[in-house]
Amino acid sequence: MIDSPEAKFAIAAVREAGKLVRRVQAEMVTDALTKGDKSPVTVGDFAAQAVVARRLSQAFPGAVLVGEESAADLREEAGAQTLADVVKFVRTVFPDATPDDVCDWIDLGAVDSHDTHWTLDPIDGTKGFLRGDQYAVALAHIKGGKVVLGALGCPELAAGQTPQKGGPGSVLIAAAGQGAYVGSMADGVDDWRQASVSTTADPAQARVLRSVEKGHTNMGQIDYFAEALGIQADPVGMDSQAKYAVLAAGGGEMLLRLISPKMPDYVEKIWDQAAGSIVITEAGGRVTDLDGRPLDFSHGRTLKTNRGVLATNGALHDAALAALKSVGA
Ligand SMILES: Nc1ncnc2c1ncn2[C@@H]1O[C@H](COP(=O)(O)O)[C@@H](OP(=O)(O)O)[C@H]1O
Ligand SMILES: [Mg+2]
Ligand SMILES: [Mg+2]
Ligand SMILES: [Mg+2]
Repeated sequence: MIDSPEAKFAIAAVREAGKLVRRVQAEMVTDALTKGDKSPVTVGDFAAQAVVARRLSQAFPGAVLVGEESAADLREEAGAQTLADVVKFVRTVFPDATPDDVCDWIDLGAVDSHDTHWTLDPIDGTKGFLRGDQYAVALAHIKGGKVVLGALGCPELAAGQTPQKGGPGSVLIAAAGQGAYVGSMADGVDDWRQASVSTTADPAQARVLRSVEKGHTNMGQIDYFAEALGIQADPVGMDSQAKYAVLAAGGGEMLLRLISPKMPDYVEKIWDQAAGSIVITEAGGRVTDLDGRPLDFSHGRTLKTNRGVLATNGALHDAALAALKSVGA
């Protein structure tokens, strides 16, 4: 098992944030704001970013955090009620937190950084979270533009691969050169086992994982892709980096993020890929963009030199890249 101070921190952080957002979901899941890019953000996203950012600043003073959310909308008059709700949930962890503290902690992550920093997706799959489906808390450490550590907290996943409502949830942790492990999200439970990708080498047997949201991928092209490889099973729709956990734990062979025709210029964000990608590579899989290039985390908040994402168990990667080419993806 990986036992560096950074890994211990990341495991504790995604467990704590996972539990916090579960409480938000139980009490008030419908409270969502719409961001400038029309995507939703909930009290849970803000509260989880505040708590993880605060914990990071205490554990590693001076560490830089690149987080998905910012407190700009909460500082406006129109965000006052949402801020009050966020503060209520943050106080379940930090009882003395003031509204200004909470905004300041969230904004610890509202920065750009290129070389060495942590990156947080406080709720990845916010749309899944709102629907009561899969979501994940994703935290990664990037050094010199390379992901060196990643943790995924998946509250609705059992053993890193089976959707399960109301169970303990799963944590995946991976560090460069040290493998990937899956364990329980419950505090103090030490049931870690090594995560390994599936060994399936026959493309026809591949289980394909994709987004639920049409706006996040290209459903039609995924169907053509599956046809080109003679894949028998229908693709599995799953929100968030829970998909990356499932692939790492051997519950699928291919994961596709194709370019949505609705948003042809969309550029992937680092917090959507950093933790998930190291979990997969350390479990023996392979992650590239749709052109076979490695994901390049050295350009700040986005993967601006990459196009989409392909992750596989490794054995099927070249076949998948060829099939992507053949369907024009
Ligand atoms: N047009 C688009 N193409 C690809 N990904 C997109 C997208 N618009 C939003 N996303 C990202 O897709 C993530 C969810 O992925 P998935 O569809 O696999 O669940 C979102 O993360 P958040 O939910 O953290 O905002 C968001 O960052
Ligand atoms: Mg979002
Ligand atoms: Mg995300
Ligand atoms: Mg998010």
